[in-house]
Amino acid sequence: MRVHVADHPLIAHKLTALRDKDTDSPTFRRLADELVTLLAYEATRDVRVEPVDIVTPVAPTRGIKLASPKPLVVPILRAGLGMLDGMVRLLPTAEVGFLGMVRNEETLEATTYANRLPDDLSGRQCYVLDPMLATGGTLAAAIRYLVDLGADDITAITLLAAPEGTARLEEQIADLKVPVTIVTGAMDERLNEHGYIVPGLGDAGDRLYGVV
Ligand SMILES: O=P(O)(O)OC[C@H]1O[C@H](OP(=O)(O)OP(=O)(O)O)[C@H](O)[C@@H]1O
Ligand SMILES: O=c1cc[nH]c(=O)[nH]1
Ligand SMILES: [Mg+2]
Repeated sequence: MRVHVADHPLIAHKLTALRDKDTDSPTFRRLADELVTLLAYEATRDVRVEPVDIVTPVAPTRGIKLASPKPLVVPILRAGLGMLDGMVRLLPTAEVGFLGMVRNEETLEATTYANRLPDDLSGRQCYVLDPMLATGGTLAAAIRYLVDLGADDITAITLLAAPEGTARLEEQIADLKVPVTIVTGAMDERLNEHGYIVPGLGDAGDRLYGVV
């Protein structure tokens, strides 16, 4: 598993505003949207392309276009939905599948409550969106699920990650034969006793959509 921590002052600047407990929901949504576009630029560095011949007003030339099959973007509900628009702005031809997952706040175990994905992901490059990699349980289950459907290249984009969760995720998917990359806006200090990222930003889903 490859882990890429974005190192860019604009990302750090926007993350600082996102973390602030006084940042309201509309501003939080806008920042999450802007951040994912910046992170997606890095995350799509290895997106598959194929050559295409075109003619400019001056001369014929060979360029590139996104290869088929199109990449699949998979936001993990709820909080991953806050990253979807920013991602598809950069990859407008991508298809989108959905996974609904929730972490039990006592046991910290993730369960899946919704799934709207193609039946066969053979040969597909997948981009998973989830703002928080905390214990890593949610992403481990999501990645395993996509690989079981045939995905052969997975990149997860997170806004924040915790070192313990990243290590645990790596252990939990060590047997998978497909390349997995994590692109994150920051690697925070640690998890607290409730499984929250420290300093973190609190509950991403609640901050995007309100407390349920
Ligand atoms: O790495 P983990 O320890 O598994 O935790 C991370 C998960 O927790 C949050 O989701 P949550 O369960 O709060 O659902 P929500 O997005 O609906 O709020 C977050 O959006 C991740 O999906
Ligand atoms: O810090 C955390 C950990 C899990 N889920 C969140 O939304 N925030
Ligand atoms: Mg939540």
